[in-house]
Amino acid sequence: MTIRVIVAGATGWTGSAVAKGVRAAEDLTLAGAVARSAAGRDIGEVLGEAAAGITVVATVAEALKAGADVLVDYTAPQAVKANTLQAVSAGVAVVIGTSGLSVDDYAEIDAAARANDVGVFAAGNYSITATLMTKFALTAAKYVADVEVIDYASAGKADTPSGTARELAERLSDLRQPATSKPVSELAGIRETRGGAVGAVQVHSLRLPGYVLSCEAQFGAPGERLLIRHDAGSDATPYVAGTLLAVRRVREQAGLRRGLDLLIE
Ligand SMILES: NC(=O)C1=CN([C@@H]2O[C@H](COP(=O)(O)OP(=O)(O)OC[C@H]3O[C@@H](n4cnc5c(N)ncnc54)[C@H](OP(=O)(O)O)[C@@H]3O)[C@@H](O)[C@H]2O)C=CC1
Ligand SMILES: O=C(O)C1=N[C@H](C(=O)O)C[C@H](O)C1
Repeated sequence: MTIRVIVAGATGWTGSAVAKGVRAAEDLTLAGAVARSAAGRDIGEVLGEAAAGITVVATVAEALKAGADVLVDYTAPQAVKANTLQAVSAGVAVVIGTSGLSVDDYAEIDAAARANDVGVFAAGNYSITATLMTKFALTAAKYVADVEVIDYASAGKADTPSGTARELAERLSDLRQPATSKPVSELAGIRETRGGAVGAVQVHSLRLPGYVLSCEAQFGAPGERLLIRHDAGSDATPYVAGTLLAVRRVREQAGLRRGLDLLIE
């Protein structure tokens, strides 16, 4: 029996690559596709492939009516939480790709997922090399106290910091030894130039044409620095394998799990 998957954001940069990946996988079936502007069209035709017999719908609520095992969300920061809670309350597991959710949002999603005995998986970045950046940075944080995160993205990115940088900073913050830099509250001048605090880690977000998404953990120790950086290219292919791995594993456990490294140990 195949896993029935709804892709929300199926016409987007990432969601279209994921929808194609679902269609190509023998153990997965594309059971629904959500996007507002392509509503009413066959998703296969929208993707430039053979007809799928699946009509794109404008809302997750509508897509859920046909039944599914897993919802994958690559929509927008303002839509992802409601989509997730709708699927969870319908007993459908969720793989969250969309960025922009806060620690409080994730706590609410976790509580709903546990209450409904449903699995939810989220990763700030589903690419293997970005996940390695996080793993290497978490290792470095055991040895070096001072670290800050630099987040580079395109001028039009809807959220700040990126999901990649936010998850990295939260994870670093959990391990963090006290920094030696002066507390931001004690500084003279324009304090915002020191970035925003995600937990105990300062994050600095640049938004410039020319970037897709890059993320950097900069560690400093007396007399030396260590830079651990990931650069995303202009192709969404790197996110597909990790997303499909999460689709295959999300129903193993009720509640929320975060970070692709959990699945590639
Ligand atoms: N975790 C990870 O590894 C990655 C995360 N991302 C994140 O995924 C999200 C999507 O990125 P990207 O693919 O570039 O976005 P795009 O803008 O290319 O695609 C968004 C898709 O979602 C649809 N959509 C947007 N808003 C809604 C809504 N309210 N209801 C239903 N459908 C909606 C769009 O169609 P329409 O507008 O017609 O509705 C489109 O199909 C971002 O938050 C990004 O940061 C991206 C790549 C990797
Ligand atoms: O908005 C994007 O484009 C991306 N967003 C993700 C994020 O917020 O971290 C990651 C991906 O590399 C591209």
